[in-house]
Amino acid sequence: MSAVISIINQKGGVGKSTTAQALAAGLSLKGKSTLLIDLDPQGNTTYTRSTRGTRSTLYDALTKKSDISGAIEKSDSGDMIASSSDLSRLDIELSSTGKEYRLKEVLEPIKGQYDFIVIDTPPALGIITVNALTASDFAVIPAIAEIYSIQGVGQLYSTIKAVRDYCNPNLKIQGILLTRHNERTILNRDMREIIEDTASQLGTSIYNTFIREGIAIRESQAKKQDIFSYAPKSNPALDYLDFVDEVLERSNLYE
Ligand SMILES: Nc1ncnc2c1ncn2[C@@H]1O[C@H](COP(=O)(O)OP(=O)(O)OP(=O)(O)O)[C@@H](O)[C@H]1O
Repeated sequence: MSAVISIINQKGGVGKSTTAQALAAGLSLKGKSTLLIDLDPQGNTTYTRSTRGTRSTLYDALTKKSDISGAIEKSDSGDMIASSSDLSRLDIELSSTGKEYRLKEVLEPIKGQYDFIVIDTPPALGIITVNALTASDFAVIPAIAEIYSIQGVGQLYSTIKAVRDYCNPNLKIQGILLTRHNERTILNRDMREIIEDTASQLGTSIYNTFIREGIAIRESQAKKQDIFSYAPKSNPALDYLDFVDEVLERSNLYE
């Protein structure tokens, strides 16, 4: 069985790309076969992980110009499908009926090859994110424990509801992941209540693991390495490993 997990939040800078990279790398480290897909036209995950040596692109596959297999980069630490800036044109290109299902259709023939497919999404709730959610079993929502960030999470509700109603009734919100956590900031009771209320409004809960802030994250991304290879003992690496275990438990695929 394989699971498709989208990392979503329409807010920028909350740790979507960092979480997608760490989740895919961590799952690989634990022996799972993984495919990381960068659906964000900004391409931050692609910068860090891709060698950009493919015959074709994800855009080509989504617009039916070529087969998805030509866009996969194979590696021992997990496979990758890179993003490209033309993904931002998808809204215009995909005008036909069924445009929400393109990614799901494209992934169907290769899904069985992987235990997990992890999708990094752009900071927007347009057709790209809807495609990601339509193709997914689970959504993971990274957020920062700040009031504006948490309000933004509440605003995801209508998009998720629409996807469930029209495209993918099986979509589950696996949890809210608190990222970039500053150990000196104590999460006061009011804030914790607000976050828990937001989570229950979405029918989910907060992961027990918080991801602490650490300079190693930015350094590892600049060096194009995953956090576990670059700084395995750093706080974010340790936290992301615990998060990976929680994802395995919540996906009911723990072995
Ligand atoms: N735990 C962490 N500790 C320190 N820096 C972090 C941590 N997590 C993320 N960052 C940094 O914060 C910035 C934003 O993170 P990231 O790119 O993952 O967010 P994003 O939600 O994907 O943003 P966007 O939506 O704009 O693509 C990056 O510079 C990243 O290196």
